Amino acid sequence: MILFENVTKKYRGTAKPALDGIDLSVDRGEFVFIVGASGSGKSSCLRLILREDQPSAGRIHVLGQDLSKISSRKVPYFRRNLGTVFQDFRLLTNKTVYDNVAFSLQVIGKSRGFIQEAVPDTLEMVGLAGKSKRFPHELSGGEQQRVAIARAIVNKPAILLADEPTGNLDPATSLGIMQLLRAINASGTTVVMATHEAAFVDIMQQRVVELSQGVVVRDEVGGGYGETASIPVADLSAEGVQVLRTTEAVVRAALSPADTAETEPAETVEAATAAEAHGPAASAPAASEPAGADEVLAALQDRVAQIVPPETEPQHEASVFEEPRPFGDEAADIDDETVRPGGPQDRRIPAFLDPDRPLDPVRMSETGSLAEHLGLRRKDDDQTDVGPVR
Ligand SMILES: Nc1ncnc2c1ncn2[C@@H]1O[C@H](COP(=O)(O)OP(=O)(O)OP(=O)(O)O)[C@@H](O)[C@H]1O
Repeated sequence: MILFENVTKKYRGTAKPALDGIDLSVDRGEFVFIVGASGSGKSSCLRLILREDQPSAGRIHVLGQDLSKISSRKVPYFRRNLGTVFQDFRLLTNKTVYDNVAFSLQVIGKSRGFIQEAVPDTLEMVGLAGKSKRFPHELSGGEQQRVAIARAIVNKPAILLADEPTGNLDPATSLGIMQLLRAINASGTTVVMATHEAAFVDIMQQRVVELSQGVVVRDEVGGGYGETASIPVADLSAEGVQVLRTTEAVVRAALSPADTAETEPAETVEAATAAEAHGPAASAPAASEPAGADEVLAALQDRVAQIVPPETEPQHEASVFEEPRPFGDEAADIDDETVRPGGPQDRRIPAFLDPDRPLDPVRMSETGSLAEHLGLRRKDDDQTDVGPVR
């Protein structure tokens, strides 16, 4: 689905390449974390997948397409198969929640009927059903990121690229976003996420690709955040440890790997948080906790101490709102040839957009039944997803 062959990216005026001979292959349906210290090349990697940039050497194939062979004119069509989420949300500040999500469908020529069904159902899926008329500045940071995610998935992309999606959010809000990304992945979407969030990487036990100075130094299934990528360890106060214990219980309940979830059904964040209301003992890790808990605890300690001073309130509001990057010249492509019989606009409304289907995507992702229920498992070949790209 994504293939890097000996890819090097050297920016003009720089001495060292940002990416130096990268080989990487991501299969359909994978959830891949890209980790590494600042400047290791994570964002460069995502930009190349998105064809925002071109490699200096090597080849990149995405969805069966050699990206070097896609003309600039066709890049916007190619990108319709990719959803993108960024640290800074990039919402349209002068549009409502509904219009932000609808806009991404309007620019690719979706019918009004499709938009009227797809947008509310997608907003419901991301937990924003009641906030469609709000403007971005009337939402918390986590809610804004949910809008950005809704916008990214409303057209059912094959791949979701997320560049530090929780970077501006407090840990509890970040957890909700991670649950959502996990549910989206369970529905069949390949997720590639660049992150510094050591705790989530450790607990989710997905594939981890670690970059160091533009080189892949680790590619591990079920890996943790790792040493090279780690942030410095900070001293923890007693209060900080308490915050940590609370957070660990919530994070573990919400993001523990699927095999754990089968024997021990995962709680939603709300349920876990409610349990904590009964006191620290209720939320403390169980005696039968799996091996490796100490490491997870240590990772959380580092993270929490870094980003949650115990005496401060969690920050929900982002301070900077940016206009999103233009979607190439998509606005000019409303009448493009993708609007054709049998094309994307003729697809039935996906099952997950059926308003009569109440579901809890997070819980269902834990049991593995989500994709089935949503009817979203992709059976078609990668290459058939690409539409008109030639
Ligand atoms: N447009 C650019 N022009 C010149 N150099 C760049 C450009 N973009 C990135 N770089 C350099 O390429 C290297 C990799 O940057 P990149 O943004 O990919 O790293 P990153 O791992 O995403 O970092 P961070 O975690 O801080 O976001 C860095 O040395 C950076 O300074």
